Amino acid sequence: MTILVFGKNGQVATELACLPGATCLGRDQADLTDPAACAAKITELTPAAVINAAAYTAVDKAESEEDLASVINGDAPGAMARACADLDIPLVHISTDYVFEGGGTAPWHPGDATGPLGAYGSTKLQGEDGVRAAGGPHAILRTSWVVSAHGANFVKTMLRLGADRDRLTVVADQIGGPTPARDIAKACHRIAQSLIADPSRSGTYHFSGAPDVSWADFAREIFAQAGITCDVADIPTSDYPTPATRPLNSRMDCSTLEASFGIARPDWRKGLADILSDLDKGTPS
Ligand SMILES: NC(=O)C1=CN([C@@H]2O[C@H](COP(=O)(O)OP(=O)(O)OC[C@H]3O[C@@H](n4cnc5c(N)ncnc54)[C@H](OP(=O)(O)O)[C@@H]3O)[C@@H](O)[C@H]2O)C=CC1
Ligand SMILES: Cc1cn([C@H]2C[C@H](O)[C@@H](COP(=O)(O)OP(=O)(O)O[C@H]3O[C@@H](C)C(=O)[C@@H](O)[C@H]3O)O2)c(=O)[nH]c1=O
Repeated sequence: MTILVFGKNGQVATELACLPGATCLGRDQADLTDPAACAAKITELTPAAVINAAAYTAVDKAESEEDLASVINGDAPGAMARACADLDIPLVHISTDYVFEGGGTAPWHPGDATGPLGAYGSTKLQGEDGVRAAGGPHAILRTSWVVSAHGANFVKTMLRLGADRDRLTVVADQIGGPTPARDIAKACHRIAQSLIADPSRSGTYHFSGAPDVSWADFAREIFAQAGITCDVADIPTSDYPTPATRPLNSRMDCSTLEASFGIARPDWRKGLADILSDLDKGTPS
């Protein structure tokens, strides 16, 4: 049984490649700037399910490249979803906490009103809408703060900066759940198999690591586990200006995912230990 994956070298795609039945397409085989070509790949290969792990993820750069981000994050998932619907096969599409405006302190439920603060979140929401509109079997899996031994992420940034400095300032008023890419890949794989058997569980779900934490406390745990001596000073978001505004509250209510698919929130501290171990062993960056 083939599960076709869009994405090959990204954090989640690299982990999906290790799972049974996965065939991963890099951008040389399927470029999301050409949504019709991505749809044609699905029609040509007729897999049992599709997982879309490819996206434009440069949050700040998206502010000045919104048209490009909109094609990759918005148009391409819609085209994939229509091709999947025509074949009546499930599409698992990964989305983000950045579709929410981030007010309050309550965890976001999948049914809550969205309100992205920037171009990345807006284009990801556009992709969600396209997937739902296609009307086929699907799961939209919103996750947050993805980390792995591969690619670019907050863990790798902290390890690089912490090796050179004895003090870092890190925002302490943005709260969310760091999520290991390996756990996301396993969740997507399981959801795809479940939807092949029972498409009635289609819908939008949340999946993030536990416990919720601030970026500053996350940085402290990274340094503690890595044995790096680097002091982390709490700062408010206003002291770390960036082109894109990020949500303050990225807490996600993941209960419907557990109820529908039996997938619980993973403990990101264990995932972090695995990532540091992989990096120690020389896993490629
Ligand atoms: N990173 C994060 O913190 C979060 C990510 N997400 C979502 O999770 C999913 C996976 O993210 P993650 O693994 O971190 O992504 P990465 O940034 O690690 O990788 C992005 C992937 O998208 C592919 N890609 C980008 N542009 C194109 C294109 N034009 N055509 C084909 N492929 C393209 C890349 O291919 P290539 O290898 O060739 O560059 C790569 O495989 C995405 O949907 C993202 O929005 C959700 C929440 C948080
Ligand atoms: C490097 C650094 C960052 N920060 C802050 C900036 C920001 O608020 C926070 C995280 O920074 P990053 O740029 O790594 O994170 P960012 O790229 O915003 O991460 C997001 O990526 C997209 C793709 C998602 O979908 C989100 O879930 C989320 O993971 O840390 C500091 O406060 N001090 C620092 O030294």
